[in-house]
Amino acid sequence: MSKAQFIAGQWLEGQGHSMTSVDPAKKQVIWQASSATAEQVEQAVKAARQAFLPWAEFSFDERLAFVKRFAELLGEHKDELALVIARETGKPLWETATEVAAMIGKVAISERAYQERTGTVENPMPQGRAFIRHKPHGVVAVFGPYNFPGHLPNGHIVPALLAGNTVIFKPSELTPMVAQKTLELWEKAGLPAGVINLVQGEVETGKALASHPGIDGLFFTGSSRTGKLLHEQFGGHPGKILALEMGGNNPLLVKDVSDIDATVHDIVQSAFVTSGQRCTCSRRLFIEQGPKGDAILARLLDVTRQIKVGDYDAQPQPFMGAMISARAAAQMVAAQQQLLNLGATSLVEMQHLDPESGFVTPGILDVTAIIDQLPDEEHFGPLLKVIRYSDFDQAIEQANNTVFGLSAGLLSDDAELYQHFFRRIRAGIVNWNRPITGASSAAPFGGIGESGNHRASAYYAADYCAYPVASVELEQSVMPGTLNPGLTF
Ligand SMILES: NC(=O)c1ccc[n+]([C@@H]2O[C@H](COP(=O)([O-])OP(=O)(O)OC[C@H]3O[C@@H](n4cnc5c(N)ncnc54)[C@H](O)[C@@H]3O)[C@@H](O)[C@H]2O)c1
Ligand SMILES: O=CCC[C@H](NC(=O)CCC(=O)O)C(=O)O
Repeated sequence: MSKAQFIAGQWLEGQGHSMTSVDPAKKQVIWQASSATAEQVEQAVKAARQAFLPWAEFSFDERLAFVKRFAELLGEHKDELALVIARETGKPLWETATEVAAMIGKVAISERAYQERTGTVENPMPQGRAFIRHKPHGVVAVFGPYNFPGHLPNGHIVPALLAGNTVIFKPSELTPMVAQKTLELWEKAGLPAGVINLVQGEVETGKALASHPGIDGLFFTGSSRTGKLLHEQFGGHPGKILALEMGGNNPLLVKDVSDIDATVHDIVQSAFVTSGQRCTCSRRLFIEQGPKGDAILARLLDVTRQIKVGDYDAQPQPFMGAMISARAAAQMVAAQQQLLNLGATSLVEMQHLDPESGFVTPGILDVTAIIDQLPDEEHFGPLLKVIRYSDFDQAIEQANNTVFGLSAGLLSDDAELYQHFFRRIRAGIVNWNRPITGASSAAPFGGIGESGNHRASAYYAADYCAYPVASVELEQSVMPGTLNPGLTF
């Protein structure tokens, strides 16, 4: 049993029920501990509250020094952490190494974003000086998803700490070991007790934290279903900041391309990287009817059938590892069956390679015939739905026919067509001749509709980690040269 809760600088055993984490590739239990109870969440909120003022009163440079030390430690432990992420998620090591690199890169980017977006600005005035400054909210909760258990929570935690907030981190119950390893590095970096706290558990732990009156904000990355619940819960609390980064039903359109292999590469990278478990993954692919479209589709099917799926530590490395769990894999196969029952045509069948593991092969369905009945759902796995179109504007309309709006892309050699597409498509990330996954941490990251709540993350995370304070200041009061009418001194 692991002491998996980190509260007020101490590692504690959870007082709740037992939790396990299973390696979805090797089918072994790799971590066991007990969850945090509502009382332990309460202790974490108290610890974060106590730590808040001293932490906020450190200078920015003092806080930055702790965060830079954390980045150094990530560098020193990068292989170890990449392996922990791989074991817990099933993602291949080549990919988890990039996740750790993104965690390290986040520190310098967040430092720049803090200065640029929420630093101090001074404006001259006839009498005195006007300042725009930013202050931390206080105690913030960070909720993380399982697909990037290191990088995505880190994208909230680093800017939150730099801005002077204290943090209570509730990771996904599917990736507790990654959270524990990450917190061990924060502890090693010497953060004062209570500045960062970890509460591990399932939905009850999440609910206890999200509904706790002592938090000033919640930064969430996860499914739209959970995000909407949190949004309802935060209704009536206008003073609490809620940042929601949620799912998508992301379209990718193809028209007039000359390099078929390059196009197919961008499609595969958009649809199947991380076994389709990225919020930005393309779920719907629009290909023109006719011989040009046929040639692209044929090559896509050919390449997809050859995609290597395998163990995270296999040599040579596979493109796709296991999905997060056998359950998630079975759900994807069930989703494929549901679409087939509606009348979709299977082009490449997704197969669950072993019902006890998370391994599935990538699948492609032609859903053109059922476009009007297509469920507007995020199928969070390697299942791509192809729609053949004859009119480009109609294809854009169909692409926009979703409650989500995270990422979208056009693969085309026609620059004017891209301008046309850009003006009409509705999404927070719009790419041209690049995969729609792999968003940069140096850009804002977020979606519209049910993909987010207009509090973009990554480079703009600084914005939701602090609130602006406008001040007009003068060393002492002075009498104005002219008085307003009706005043006598
Ligand atoms: N837009 C983005 O930046 C982004 C990035 C990664 C993943 N995602 C999305 O995340 C999803 C996959 O991640 P997931 O399955 O871990 O998400 P999830 O919504 O199931 O869980 C996210 C977090 O919320 C907690 N939680 C779940 N139910 C809760 C409740 N009722 N109250 C309080 N907390 C609760 C979980 O324990 C976890 O920590 C996909 O939909 C994906 O698109 C979005
Ligand atoms: O699964 C969702 C995130 C996918 C990932 N996005 C980012 O890494 C955004 C950048 C950041 O948060 O720093 C992607 O687009 O692949």
